[in-house]
Amino acid sequence: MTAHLLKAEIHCHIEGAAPPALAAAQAKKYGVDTSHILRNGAYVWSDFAEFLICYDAVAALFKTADDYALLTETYLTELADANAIYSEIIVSPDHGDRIGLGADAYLAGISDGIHAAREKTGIEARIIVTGERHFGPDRVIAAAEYAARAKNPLVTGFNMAGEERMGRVADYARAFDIARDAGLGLTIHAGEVCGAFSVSDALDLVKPSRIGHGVRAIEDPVLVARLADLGIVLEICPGSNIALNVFPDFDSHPLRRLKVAGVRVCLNSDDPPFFGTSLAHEYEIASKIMGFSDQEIDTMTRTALDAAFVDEDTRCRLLARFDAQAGDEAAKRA
Ligand SMILES: Nc1ncnc2[nH]cnc12
Ligand SMILES: [Zn+2]
Repeated sequence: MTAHLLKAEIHCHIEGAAPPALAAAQAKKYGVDTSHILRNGAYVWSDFAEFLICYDAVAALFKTADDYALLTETYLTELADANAIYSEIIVSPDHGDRIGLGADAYLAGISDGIHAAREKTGIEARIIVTGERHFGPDRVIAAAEYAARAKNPLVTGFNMAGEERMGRVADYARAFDIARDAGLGLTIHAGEVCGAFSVSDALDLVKPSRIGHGVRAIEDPVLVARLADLGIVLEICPGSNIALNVFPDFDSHPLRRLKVAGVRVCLNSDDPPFFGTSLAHEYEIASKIMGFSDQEIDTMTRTALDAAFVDEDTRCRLLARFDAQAGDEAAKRA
């Protein structure tokens, strides 16, 4: 049982957090036919490419700042109910532009949702702007430029998500230079659909402090040692990896091997309802299926907080809250 553990995640895509019932309500509100993406209360896709198409179609059901505020508040409130104290939300200004809402209103809606959830539950959250790789290098650079000039204090990081098989990291490196120069924290999806080379490219060309997934680094022991030496944090999303068939089952998932090799890892939900999961469920998987002790899970949560893209005052507050409760739990176990 992990319900009692405090939790944190640093890798969840906002549109990927839309519960199917909310997506269905949005579709009804706007008169959109969703029979190709939504069936029997579940999203319909069968592989990574189809997942991305389904994701973009679900994103298009959220059309106003209020829609995004509702989505964000709904997701964060559910997280807080599961004892989460911190979340980083991955958002794509392109999705705001594509529905004609515009990136500013899109970000404003998400920020309103964060404030409302914090008011109600105390959960802390930050926004990571992402470029979508399958929209091409120019759009990813535009996303970085947008993040770099955003005056929104909740925007603290930059990421690249989307179709990892499109181009090489070098094609997108300039976007990360822009984000780095603006003082944003850097993370990048790599080593999820593509192999270890993708993680090496990310380390060489982006120099991030974290990597989204990175699990296929396990194919190269020298790279695993490099990740450990550099202290790079892997944002691990076990349920997503199994749903997307990156690994056939949890027994073959490399989370434990990476951790044993000294790589810093934490638990995340990625796109929870798309993958039949939630952050609470990821913690249960780590405990019940992967056999991690409460103490090992607490270490992963602490890693998420250590690696969070927040100012140091906020990090200290989060760590104090976490350590106080984790200490109480450890005392109970002793
Ligand atoms: N798991 C994932 N990989 C790459 N891009 C994504 N966008 C949303 N979820 C993603
Ligand atoms: Zn992701």
